[in-house]
Amino acid sequence: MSDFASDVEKGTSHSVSVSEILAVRELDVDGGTKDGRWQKMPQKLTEAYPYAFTVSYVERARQHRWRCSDVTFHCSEGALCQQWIQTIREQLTALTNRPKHLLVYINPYGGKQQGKCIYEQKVAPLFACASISTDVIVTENANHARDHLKTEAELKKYDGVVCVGGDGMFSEIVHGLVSRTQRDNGVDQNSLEEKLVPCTLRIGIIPAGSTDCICYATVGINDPVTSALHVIVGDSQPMDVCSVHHNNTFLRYSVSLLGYGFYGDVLADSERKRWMGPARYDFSGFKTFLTHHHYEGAVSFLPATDTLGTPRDKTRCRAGCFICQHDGQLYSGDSPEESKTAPDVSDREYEMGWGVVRGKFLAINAASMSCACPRSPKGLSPAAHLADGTTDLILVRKCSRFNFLRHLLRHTSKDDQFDMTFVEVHRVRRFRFTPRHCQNDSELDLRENGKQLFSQICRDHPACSCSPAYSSWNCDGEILPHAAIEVGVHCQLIKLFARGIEEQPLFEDLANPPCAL
Ligand SMILES: Nc1ncnc2c1ncn2[C@@H]1O[C@H](COP(=O)(O)OP(=O)(O)OP(=O)(O)O)[C@@H](O)[C@H]1O
Repeated sequence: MSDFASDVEKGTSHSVSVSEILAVRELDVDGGTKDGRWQKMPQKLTEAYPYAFTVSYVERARQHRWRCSDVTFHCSEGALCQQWIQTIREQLTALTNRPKHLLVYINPYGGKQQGKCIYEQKVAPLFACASISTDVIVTENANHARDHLKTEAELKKYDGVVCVGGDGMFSEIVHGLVSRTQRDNGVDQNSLEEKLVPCTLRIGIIPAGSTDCICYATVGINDPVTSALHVIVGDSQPMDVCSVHHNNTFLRYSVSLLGYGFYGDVLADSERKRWMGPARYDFSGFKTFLTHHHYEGAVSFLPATDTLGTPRDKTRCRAGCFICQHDGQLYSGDSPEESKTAPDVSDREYEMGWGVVRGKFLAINAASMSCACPRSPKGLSPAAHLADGTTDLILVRKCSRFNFLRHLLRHTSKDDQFDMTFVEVHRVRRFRFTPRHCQNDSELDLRENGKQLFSQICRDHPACSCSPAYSSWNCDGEILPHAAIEVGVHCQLIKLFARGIEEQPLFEDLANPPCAL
């Protein structure tokens, strides 16, 4: 390197893996790059080293944030400079996991309605710098992206699909892509017995929504630049998807939370109060807590007896998670019938390997990932995995308001929220719920007759101790039209342009490390 000088201090060094280099650009002697960007260079330096090139690379900042940094190398010989540029370009071309052509959907109305602006100002320039070409569709209505993916999109042209929006937009992309993949492969989504075909295209999420839970769970932060850089370097994070069925009919896919009782009631109530804006979640949460309704029914579940982890583990699912890698490779082909050994839980009924719990519940939650977010840093199930083919089924039985409050508060403290007599948690591959008053398919009819009015009055009165017969299922923020459902987990059905949450280095202060090749 004696013929080179980098524009960083002498005597310090920093190495960058080729996999985290975004691009290399040649610099004109007068300081302009061939792509039109300008850089100021000291005159003395340009005289001694008239040739130069700039390398753009990923730099880690605080709290899982990634930034694009540039370092310029100056050279005394033109041929040598060209050789470096050529070699780096060859190395980048050899990285076959990087996307070259992407299909981008922008929801202009998600979150603070900044989707278009975020994409144009923060993401598009990075994609251009990394020579990624894009076809961009700004959605015109809800389900535009889902329906386009399901039918019209020429998927063969692309290396991935990117959505600019929130969790609802991501859900649209998942539904469109998974449904299209099953249709193209002749798989019937209605049958829980069918093994779904994994999607080949990876999905990128540029966060521009209100909550961005999926970004928090897969990247560790909701930052558009960080997410764009994960797309550019071609990261790949497999993710499980649950399919939700009612009476052998497919209803929806879920990747994060399925919640009946408390979380279903909060969502149903908050939907009626959209006019309140984001404050409606706090309002409805408080109101639902006060109403303290419980729901009777039976939960049957197929325990995941062949996985390494449990919901009470202290370890967390992080980048390169051993458990996700292990399960993905060894067990993804298992049919539920292959894991029929009952776990060591003595007070459960077991029928054909299925556990059955009957009773009155304040909440029935299935967390397919930790569901951690700034409001609940540990999440509903802190040790849940992104891609181990299971979901954590959390049953909160009827208890006093005080005890339920203790349980809810533990989501924000270090204490174990499952260590309470009225809470049980099971890692499962499949489960079903049958409400007590609905052994057949009549719960919707019940909702539509006079009882609906009665139950609505009860719902709206915190003082009423009479619980309505039914709650609603909150499926990743959408209300399901049925209470009786059956759910199966499909191991690693989709892949994201992400790598899971990286462990933070001990010395987090990585601000502006000097860089040299
Ligand atoms: N052009 C559009 N007009 C109206 N609604 C749209 C449009 N495009 C997408 N949607 C719908 O808007 C809903 C919400 O969008 P999105 O998830 O992007 O933002 P959000 O709800 O604010 O964020 P989060 O889901 O993270 O809370 C989605 O369910 C999606 O189906």
